[in-house]
Amino acid sequence: MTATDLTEPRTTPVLEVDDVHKTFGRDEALRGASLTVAAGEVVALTGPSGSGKSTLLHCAVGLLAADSGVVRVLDRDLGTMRDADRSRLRRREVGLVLQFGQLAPELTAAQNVALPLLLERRSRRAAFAAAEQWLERAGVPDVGDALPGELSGGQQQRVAVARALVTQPLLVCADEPTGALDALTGEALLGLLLEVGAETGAGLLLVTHDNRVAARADREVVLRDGRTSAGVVA
Ligand SMILES: Nc1ncnc2c1ncn2[C@@H]1O[C@H](COP(=O)(O)OP(=O)(O)OP(=O)(O)O)[C@@H](O)[C@H]1O
Repeated sequence: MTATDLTEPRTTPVLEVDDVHKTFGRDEALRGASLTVAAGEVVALTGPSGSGKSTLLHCAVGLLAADSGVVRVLDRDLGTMRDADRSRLRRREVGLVLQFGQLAPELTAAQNVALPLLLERRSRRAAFAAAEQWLERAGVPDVGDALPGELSGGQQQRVAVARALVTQPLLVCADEPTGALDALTGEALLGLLLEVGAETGAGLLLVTHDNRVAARADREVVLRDGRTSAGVVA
């Protein structure tokens, strides 16, 4: 499938990034980056190392503030929101998976997965029941009582995916989610993200170096030197 117009999603956008610029000191990481992710759509964000992919993803979820340009998540402009509202929107509606190091080390796997629901004031019972279900779905049903440091990298990443999906977010953003995993584990986790996206209608933004991952997306957006253009997904 050939993408011809970055600004034309199939249905309602869950994420809109419009002409975003971001500079670190003298380093212009983003120099006019734009993309949209529609509900139910899978978009691969690719590009050479240092082209700004992680920076764009962090701006897209409000972990970094853009210097200029607009980021809208579910039609809400992150740039005009108060910090607390932005955090709440992220907690409720955005699932974030990073390459590593994102689980709280002092909490068990089950506590990590339950945490987003507990912060939303769901009962402990409901939160831990949901955590158990998502750990099972992520292929690690028996690790609930373990601390992250007691788990393998692949198990930790499965727990992180369970935590990202437990709120059933409408936007899931993943930065090289399978990059540190062996091929089979990576494939299983990618399959889970795609399956849950299709089931819940979430939009999925996948930062990846891996052509096989990009080939599973509906659309590819390529970053070069901080600028986006449409790519081709076979
Ligand atoms: N927190 C930061 N402070 C200073 N410079 C940064 C920071 N984050 C990113 N950069 C710079 O911004 C540019 C883009 O980096 P970014 O990590 O977004 O690229 P990337 O495409 O994700 O790279 P990779 O594929 O290697 O992970 C790089 O020149 C990087 O050094």
